[in-house]
Amino acid sequence: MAGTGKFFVGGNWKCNGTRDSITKLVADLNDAKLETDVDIVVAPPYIYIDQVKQSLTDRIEISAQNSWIGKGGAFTGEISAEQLVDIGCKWVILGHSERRHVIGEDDQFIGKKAAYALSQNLKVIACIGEKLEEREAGKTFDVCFQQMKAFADSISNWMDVVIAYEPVWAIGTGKVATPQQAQEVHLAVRDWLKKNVSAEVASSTRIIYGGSVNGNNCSELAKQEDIDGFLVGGASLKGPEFAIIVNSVT
Ligand SMILES: O=C(COP(=O)(O)O)NO
Repeated sequence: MAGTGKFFVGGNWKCNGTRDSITKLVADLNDAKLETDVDIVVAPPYIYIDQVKQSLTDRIEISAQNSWIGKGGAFTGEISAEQLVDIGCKWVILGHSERRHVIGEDDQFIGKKAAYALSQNLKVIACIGEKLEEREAGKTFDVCFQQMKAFADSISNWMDVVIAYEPVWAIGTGKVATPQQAQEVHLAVRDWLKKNVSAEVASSTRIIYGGSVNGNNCSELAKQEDIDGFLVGGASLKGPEFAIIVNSVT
């Protein structure tokens, strides 16, 4: 299992923040009382990673929100895994639905990104999740398992991987999955890991939920057997609320 905690909570800041707002957010995070058995990660925009690294408590590790598919070089606009390691990133989010459905990254491209990131000693938050129309068509498991296969085809070291189930229809919408909806998919993904990778990987890999998590709904979600934490978007931009979410999982 990556890290030491039984639980994992990430804050995905997405394309948000300024130097001043991030200074305030970091100060709030440094002041927060954070439970011990939770691995905590925040993912600033690339250009603020160094500022956050220089000022944030060591209690919280830093993630990138994406990384290039291979070694750096003539790839205008890209950031390589080795560059992220060089500036102190420990994690990278890959396969986020905004990269899949806005930018157009496909399963195989994302799987190769995961393999390269892990080869450079970055740990990976591997995102999966279905669109509303896929859920309504009864294809939730098909979609998630296809995305899992693309990761599994590229990952040999599951110790450094956290799976994030983020139903696209819950991201940024305020329409959080019910605890039962989330638990159903988390259990199915854990069973998939048991069948397709190993029982040990299935039991040790943390499967976290993302999609409109906030300080009010986190506790009910966290009670579910196979929800091992959260990947938080909007609510992670508010330090005190992010701390409530972190502390809800223990
Ligand atoms: O995309 C998300 C979730 O975003 P929200 O919490 O804003 O729904 N996490 O990576």
